[in-house]
Parts: sequence; structure tokens; C-alpha cells
Amino acid sequence: MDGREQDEAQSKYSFEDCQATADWLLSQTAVRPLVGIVCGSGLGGLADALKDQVAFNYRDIPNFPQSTVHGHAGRLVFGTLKGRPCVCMQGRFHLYEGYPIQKITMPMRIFKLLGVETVILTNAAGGLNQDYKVGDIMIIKDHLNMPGFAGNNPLAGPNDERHVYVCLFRFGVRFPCMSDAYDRELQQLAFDVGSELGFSDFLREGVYCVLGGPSFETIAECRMLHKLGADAVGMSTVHEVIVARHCGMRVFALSLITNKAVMDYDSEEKANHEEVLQTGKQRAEQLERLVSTIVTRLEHNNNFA
Ligand SMILES: O=P(O)(O)O[C@@H]1C[C@H](O)[C@@H](CO)O1
Ligand code: HPA
Repeated sequence: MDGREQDEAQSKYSFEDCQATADWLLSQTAVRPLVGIVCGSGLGGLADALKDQVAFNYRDIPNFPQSTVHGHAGRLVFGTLKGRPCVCMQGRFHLYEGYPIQKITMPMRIFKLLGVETVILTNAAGGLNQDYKVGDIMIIKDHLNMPGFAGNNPLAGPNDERHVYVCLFRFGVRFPCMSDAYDRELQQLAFDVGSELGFSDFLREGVYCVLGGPSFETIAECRMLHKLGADAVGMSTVHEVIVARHCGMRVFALSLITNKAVMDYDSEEKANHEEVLQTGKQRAEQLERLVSTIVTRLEHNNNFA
């Protein structure tokens, strides 16, 4: 995208547009969510755990993008998870769908304007770390933003400073820090909860690398990413994390290792979306228990500042 296109994209998802969408949603439901959840490929079952649901198809929400990927239902679900008011994206947006990066991350700003304080993101990812097995759940401790290295960052374009000074950090500063992107207390909480639930055998922590997709990686690319320090590779999450942190929400993120990245020219394995969705189904129940228990403990730990 050149500068003019970036300005155009940014101006289409202005503070006023986001506010209009948030106001519309707030007028349609009494739920006032403190937790926002994003479901990765094949992980939309998480939303089904919400009680007293009020759900909206993305196509009915003003200014909202549409889901185009199999395994992403395209519904925004409000409800409670063990008594905690939540909003859950059953389906997210990816760069490869052809949307401007500002559009795929706009829901994070809507979350903020709805009152969300903590964002929990999930994704499906290929395992680069040779110790990882399919079905492992990786707590994300850091990321590598490959599209960002090439200048494709959701915060590129004008920064609406007006709101920094007038409206208490809506949306945020020009140069946000990312060394604390993934909340360390929440990572520890997830390990504690995982251990109580008996999930330690398949719970990991690591670095997630985002690529643009939609093609899966070559063997040489996987080897390179692993050497660079990535434990898992995917096509989402990082852009949302940047925007969520920019507007001051706490972030916790998980990758489900749905397939092993192919690192060897003798391997017969081939990455494919069906396997990704299938692994999601197999781990859905544990993932849901992990996330819903974390949400409950947020309350007990008084983590809502
Ligand atoms: O939305 P996520 O990151 O979970 O989706 C992953 C990346 C691609 O969209 C798809 C590949 O199977 O799954
Ligand atoms: O191997 C992968 N690569 C990129 N994205 C993915 N999403 C699930 N698996 C993968």
C-alpha cells in the first residue's frame, strides 16, 4: 500500500467510525464486556461456552468486515463466561483476505470502546520448535512481525493524537512499546490453571511468528524462521495484539499447534487447512476449559485494574 492508500484506509476506520459501531452494539445488548476473546481457525467453539448469548452476524454490524475463511463463522457473540461479561469474535480477519491491515484490526478498537480491559486471542499455528507435538497449546510470550518488517503495521498512517490528549489514550501514542505486549502475569496464571487442569504435558510457551499467508511456508522459510527464534508460525494475531496494546488493553494469546511445520526435504507431510481444523476440533474442549478458567481467575486475582 502506498502512503495515499494507507491514509485512505486509516481514515475509513477513524475513531468516529469505531465509536459508531461500538454505540450501535451497546444499544443492542445489555452486556458490558470486560473480556474480549478472538477465536482462531477451528476454535470458534469457545464462543459456544458463553451463557445468555446475544449474537450478531458480522454482516449486520455497521462498518464491520466479513469473514471469508472456512472455520471462521463470522459472528460476534456477547454473553457471560462463568459470570464474567465477555464478547467473543467467532471468526477473525487475515491480511490474505485482502483487507487493509487497519480493517482487520478494527475489532480491537471496538473492543476497547465497548469497555474491554483484557483481550484473549487464540490461533492455529504450525510448530517450528522440534519439541512441539500436534495438539500442544503454546502460550505466546513474544512475537516476530514479518509483515511489520516490510512496513505493514496496523498503526502506520496518521495517529489520532487528539484522542490521546482529549480522551485519555483513545486510541494511543504514536510509538507504543511492544516489549511488554504479552502480559506476564496472565502467562503465569495460564500455566497455573493449565497445571491444575492436568494440561502441563501439552502446555508450552514460545515465540509466534506472523506471515502474510495464504500460502503455507516452504521448507527453507520454516528453517529460517526457526533459526530466527520462532517456535510457531501463523497468519494472524500479531496485528491485533499491536492495536490492542496501542489502546491500552492487556493481552494474553495462545497458539494451538495444529500441524508440524515441514523442515525436512525427506518429509512426506504437507500443511493443509483441513488438518488445522481437525486438530482444532480435537483440542476444543481443553482449550475452552483453559480459557474459561483463566477468565474466572481474572476476577479472583483482581486483575481488572
Ligand atoms: O485465524 P488463525 O490464525 O487461527 O488461522 C490460521 C492461519 C490461516 O488462517 C489458517 C491456515 O490453516 O489457520
Ligand atoms: O503451518 C502453518 N503455517 C502458517 N499458518 C498456519 N496456521 C495453522 N498452521 C499453519
